[in-house]
Amino acid sequence: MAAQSLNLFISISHSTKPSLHFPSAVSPFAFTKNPSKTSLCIKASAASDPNPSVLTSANGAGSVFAAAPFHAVSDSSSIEVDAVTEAELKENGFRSTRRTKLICTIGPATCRPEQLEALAVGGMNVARINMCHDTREWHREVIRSVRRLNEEKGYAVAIMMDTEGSEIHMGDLGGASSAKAEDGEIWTFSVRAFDSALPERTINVNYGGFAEDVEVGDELLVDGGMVRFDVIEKIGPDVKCRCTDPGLLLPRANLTFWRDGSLVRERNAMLPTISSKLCGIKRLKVADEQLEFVILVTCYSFVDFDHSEHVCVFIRLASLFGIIPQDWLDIDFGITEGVDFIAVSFVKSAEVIKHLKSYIKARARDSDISVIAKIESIDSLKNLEEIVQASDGAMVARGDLGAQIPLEQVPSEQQKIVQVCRQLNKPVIVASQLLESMIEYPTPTRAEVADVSEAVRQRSDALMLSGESAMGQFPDKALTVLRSVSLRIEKWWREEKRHEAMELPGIASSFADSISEEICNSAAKMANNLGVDAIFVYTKTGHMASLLSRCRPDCPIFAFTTTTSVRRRLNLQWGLIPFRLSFSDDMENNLNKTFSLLKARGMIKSGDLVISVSDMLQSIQVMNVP
Ligand SMILES: Nc1ncnc2c1ncn2[C@@H]1O[C@H](COP(=O)(O)OP(=O)(O)OP(=O)(O)O)[C@@H](O)[C@H]1O
Ligand SMILES: CC(=O)C(=O)O
Ligand SMILES: [K+]
Ligand SMILES: [Mg+2]
Repeated sequence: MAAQSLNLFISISHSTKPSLHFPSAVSPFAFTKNPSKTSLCIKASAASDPNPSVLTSANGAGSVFAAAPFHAVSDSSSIEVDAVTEAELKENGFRSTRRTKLICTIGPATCRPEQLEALAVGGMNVARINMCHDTREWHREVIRSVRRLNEEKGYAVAIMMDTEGSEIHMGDLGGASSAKAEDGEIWTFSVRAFDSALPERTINVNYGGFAEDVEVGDELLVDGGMVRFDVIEKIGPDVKCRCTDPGLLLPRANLTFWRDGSLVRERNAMLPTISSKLCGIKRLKVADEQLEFVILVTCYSFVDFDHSEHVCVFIRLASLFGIIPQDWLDIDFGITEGVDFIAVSFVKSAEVIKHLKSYIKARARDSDISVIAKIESIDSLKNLEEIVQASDGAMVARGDLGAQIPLEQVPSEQQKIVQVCRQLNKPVIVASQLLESMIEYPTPTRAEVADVSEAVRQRSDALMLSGESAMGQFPDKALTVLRSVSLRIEKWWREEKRHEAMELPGIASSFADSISEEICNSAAKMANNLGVDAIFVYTKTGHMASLLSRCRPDCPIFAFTTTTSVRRRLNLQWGLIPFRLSFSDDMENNLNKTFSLLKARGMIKSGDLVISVSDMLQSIQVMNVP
């Protein structure tokens, strides 16, 4: 069949809501049935079609544009704190509360409600779901179970959705839990879709361009070098490889390939990172029909990515043609399900983060989803400061990072990322292989305990379990190790009076912000010098709480905020104990109310020394609880 061209008229105006128009005679879906190479031309034009059909009402991609949930502000006179913290405060007093936050990746070993509850009781502050694995239905069920537990049992576990990103990984091994590759064996890595069982020694690869991008002589690393192969032959979609470092292949393990001693990075340009499909001319494969479309997205030049509605229209358009990358669909899913954090994999530049934030704003105006940049590629290290600046937090994703830079460089990069985040006042997570041996064994190695201690000593905001909690045999024990090591190191630091001397540069962008920053810096210093029991901060947006957390004071910070979503978000930050409370601009009133509510629940007592600061009043108060 001859190449078919279709004109699509898009009108995007800065003054009005953007709308899309198709010439009425052409169905936007017609071309997808055409089993030949088809070129599709999308043209931007003023809406000159005499009879345009408006696309905005067309059905894009299922759930993609469902409304985001509304976070209600309760105005009851009660105070909400998570049940685990409350028990801990009552039992040990505030000095001993854990400052380092804990994240657990949820997988088959931990997805049932009672398993999730065991993690919540064990100190999980954030549950992470990784969109690389399982179905959206599975993830939806996990999110809902966590929310139900929060509502019914009083936990405050936040949810982080981690996107797939531009990772190349193996398929699911046809259902096998693992496969052993022996020295010298020949294995086939194939992009073919196999209907029936996988042939012997065959591995499926998720990335269509794989067979084109690798070259004979390349080295193929599974999971950053746990198993290694040499590429010896390419036959169409199949790549034959000889095993040079034997080991266990796990389902959906990550793949990287190296040429002349360096990582081959072209793949990143082709893979669906959240930005790549939005730029210029892109080629893509329609998976099962092996069709290749060349899409000329000339309307790109009309899209202003700082204008969130433009991004929204563009994504909708892309989804109509089935060119929307998986990540965007997952992101939409996350927005619809009301996750608290979206962690973006393989971030290359600050632009990616800016586009995503712009998109979230367009989709859910009142949403306060935080965007976490995962630092796991060479580009993300190069552009570290601007990426962190654009994000609401960062993750040291050591798994993939260690597959992209020499392993011995990972610790110093970790140190640097933690420091940059602290200086720019963004929460930072240290992730991957913290307790890797606990996937199989009930106790950690001494080296693992030292690694966890080092991350706590660096005062990172949060530590994350991956396989240990997702598919390990001892998820609860692994969490207990993180908890007890964190508590021990934090206590040791306080006892040794090791106030660290990190220089914290001014970060305020306005005079009002400078005042908040100075108040928080001074309050934290006073708290240390006076040996107060806690700092109280009343903050609607959470900003003052994070400024205090940044100072890493000796005492815990009780952060009172009016919405449950801000409260859950603060869960990720070092030393913060978030409470939900409705409060007024009258600080005297707020303090009295808080004291009586907390005293009634046995969380503070008369005589405790506290410092209080707030968004509303530019002052620092020091007082004993009456
Ligand atoms: N939802 C899930 N379903 C099945 N297995 C899972 C799931 N989540 C995680 N796992 C298993 O746990 C292991 C570790 O999980 P994790 O999500 O942390 O992988 P990762 O490779 O560290 O992350 P990333 O893919 O973001 O680099 C995975 O390799 C996978 O085997
Ligand atoms: C967590 C993650 O994505 C990594 O370590 O690669
Ligand atoms: K991921
Ligand atoms: Mg990763």
